[in-house]
Amino acid sequence: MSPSETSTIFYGPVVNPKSHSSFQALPRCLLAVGASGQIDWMEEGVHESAVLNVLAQHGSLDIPLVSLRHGEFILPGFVDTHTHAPQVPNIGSGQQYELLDWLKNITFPMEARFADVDFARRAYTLIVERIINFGTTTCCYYGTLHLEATKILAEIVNGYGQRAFVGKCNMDRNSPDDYVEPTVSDSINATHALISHIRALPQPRLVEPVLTPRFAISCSDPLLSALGDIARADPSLSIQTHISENRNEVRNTLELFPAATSYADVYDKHGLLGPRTILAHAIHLEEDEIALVKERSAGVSHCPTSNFNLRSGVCPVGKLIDRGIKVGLGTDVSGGFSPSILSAIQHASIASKILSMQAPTVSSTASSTYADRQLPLATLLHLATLGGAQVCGLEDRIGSFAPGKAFDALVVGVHDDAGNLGLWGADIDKELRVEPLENKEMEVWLERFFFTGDDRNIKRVYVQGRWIGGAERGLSWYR
Ligand SMILES: Nc1nc2[nH]cnc2c(=O)[nH]1
Ligand SMILES: [Zn+2]
Repeated sequence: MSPSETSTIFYGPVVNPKSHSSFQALPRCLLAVGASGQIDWMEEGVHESAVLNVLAQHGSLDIPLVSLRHGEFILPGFVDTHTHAPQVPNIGSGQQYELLDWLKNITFPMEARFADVDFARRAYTLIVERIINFGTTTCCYYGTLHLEATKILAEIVNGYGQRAFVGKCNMDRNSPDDYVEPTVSDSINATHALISHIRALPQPRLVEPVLTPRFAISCSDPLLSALGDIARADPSLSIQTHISENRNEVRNTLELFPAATSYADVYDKHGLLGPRTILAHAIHLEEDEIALVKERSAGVSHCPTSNFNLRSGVCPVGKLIDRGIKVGLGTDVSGGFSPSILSAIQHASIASKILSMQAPTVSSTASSTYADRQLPLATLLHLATLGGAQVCGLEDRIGSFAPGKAFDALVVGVHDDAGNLGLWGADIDKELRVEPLENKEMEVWLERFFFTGDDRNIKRVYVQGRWIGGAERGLSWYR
């Protein structure tokens, strides 16, 4: 199959998220993708002997058919609701620090290098390709504070065909002299320029701008107000920021904004807390803040790899889900040391196990559905896909499979020949395997993929029906 094909039918096992508590495992599914990249139709439970009949019924006998091998399945693409593209070159460095020292010693010096647009172009070309090959079909990217470098980031993302939000950091205080915006109007003018640039990128365009006040500490009161004005004037614009990640950060924030009743109130007072707001971390929120986030329909990006790595804390994500808050996963590179949502899934599971071990007694948590409990497989899947789509306001278009939704998907392979011998997948199961393939076997594969899989097992990555990456396609086609 060539990468440019736009109309294809897939036959094989499909995993389809439904809710925090359930997903469909469809072992014999026909899934048809139309020329525009939307799903035309799906038929479940189609035995091999009936495939041609079903294709004929749909008038689709002449459309290319991709039949998955045993040990392969289709999964919605991962949604990374929070990452920093310019921090990828720093992955693995500075793990001795907590947030504020890590920003000062590790992060700001690297981000400052993106003033050099040649460096930015070289770095972002490699970085975006890597992120796609890790299975991220939709990504919420922080750039740096630089307008030109962030334009380049958006152009590269658009060139690869990834779905994304790209934002330029707003930061006019409490930052190094060589990495700070000199005035509020500089920051706001550059923000407007980036929004216009992204909206004028060539079609097909799946990249959107996003307002990106870095965090309250790095933004003056007038800067937050001006960003709130932009958000009010254009309610379709998304907003991304950090909240309540580290206890010293929270203390510092409340000192800088004495009129605010809480960290969440800082953003709310400036018109930056709404249904399009993506709040990264949200570890130490007070009860009234959780209620406010819910009331405003803002979403949370749970970034467990980063939360462990920077010793920020363990986000009570089950409690947030119980309160009806939209939650997705974020890699938060390079606070998080991996650009793979698989790592975020693994650490989200471990975070929930830690909370469940610390919960005082079973009876005290009996009234909760997810708080203080280990997150089940269905919840982990939901967080990585449909939950992330909800956080981005894209749940009608992506995150699961249904006619009319976009085909943003991964073809996953759990055979040894993927090269990942740590994944005990289809081959070891051969002797144990019962025919025909059953839902239970798919659940086993999914769980093993989540906990031992890596980019070698992500064979193809599709966005809006276009095959844009994955191990089977090799590197560097865009470059
Ligand atoms: N994890 C993380 N937290 C932040 N808070 C403000 N900036 C950052 C950042 O780059 N990473
Ligand atoms: Zn972050």
